[in-house]
Amino acid sequence: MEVEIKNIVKNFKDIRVLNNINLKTYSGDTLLIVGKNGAGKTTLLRLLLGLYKADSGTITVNNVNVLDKKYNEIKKEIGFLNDNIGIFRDLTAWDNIEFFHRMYFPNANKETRESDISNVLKKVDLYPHRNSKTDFFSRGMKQRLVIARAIVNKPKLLILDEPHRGLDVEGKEMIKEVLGDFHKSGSTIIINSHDLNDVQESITHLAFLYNSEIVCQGSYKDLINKFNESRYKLVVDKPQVIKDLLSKQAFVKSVSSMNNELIIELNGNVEQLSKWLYSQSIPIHELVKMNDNLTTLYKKIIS
Ligand SMILES: Nc1ncnc2c1ncn2[C@@H]1O[C@H](COP(=O)(O)OP(=O)(O)OP(=O)(O)O)[C@@H](O)[C@H]1O
Repeated sequence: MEVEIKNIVKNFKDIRVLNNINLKTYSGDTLLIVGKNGAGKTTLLRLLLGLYKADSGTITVNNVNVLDKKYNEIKKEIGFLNDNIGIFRDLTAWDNIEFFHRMYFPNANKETRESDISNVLKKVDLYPHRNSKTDFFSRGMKQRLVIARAIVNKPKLLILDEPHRGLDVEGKEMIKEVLGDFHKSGSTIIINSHDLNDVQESITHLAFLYNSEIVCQGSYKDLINKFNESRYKLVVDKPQVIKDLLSKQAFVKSVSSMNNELIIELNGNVEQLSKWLYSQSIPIHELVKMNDNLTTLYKKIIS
């Protein structure tokens, strides 16, 4: 599905939470919205779901305005996770998911319905607890249930607000699988998550929210390439001595030491570094380029 956010402004009373937001995502994109606490990520997702009304600007999904009546039709193909909204506490896990399956697929036959519900509960690893009332579910189990609810309609647009919240290691792996499955099937995915390490393998695009605005957006690959400075790890004997010498070289921007390794940021290119090491007869045990990950990219952009 294609999502287009145009010039969105959202105020809560006198406070501007979102200012002139523009974003576009296409089928097959997995977009991570990232930013500090209070940056406006959840607000943006709620606007997308039509739960809030923007002060100005428009949001369309497949060219349908989210405030339009027609959006209710589109919503059938959207899966969303927004806090623990949508759990019936006095129903079992199975009955919770069945409720939503019946809502989305009223004409499904018994066999299809049961197989869909089983599959989704197995996916989130709640099948063994299918007959338990959700009232006594732990936080992580409730989170697994809302994930099951979000995917039970096999959505073409999946909107996940902090999907990793409360999940254990296996739960985070499960999220990775879910994101992989929906990405493969060509769905559009929009996520808000602070768990950058857990999500970085799954995303294709990024939007950084800061001070109510999107300060940077684009494909993950392009942004990594754009912001990746020339950083190298160097392992040598007497690292402290070499560090002092290196810090005086014009082709070196900065040198820091970590255990016995030197982390060097270059102004120039790596050939200058190797030539210098050779000219000083310094034996190199290791010299490798360090790649940015999502966390280092986040720090560069947001900090
Ligand atoms: N219904 C509301 N009424 C008034 N202010 C609100 C409302 N919802 C959100 N806000 C305010 O809008 C700002 C953005 O909140 P939002 O929940 O969108 O941030 P967030 O980026 O999702 O934060 P976090 O990472 O902490 O979850 C905050 O200052 C918050 O207090």
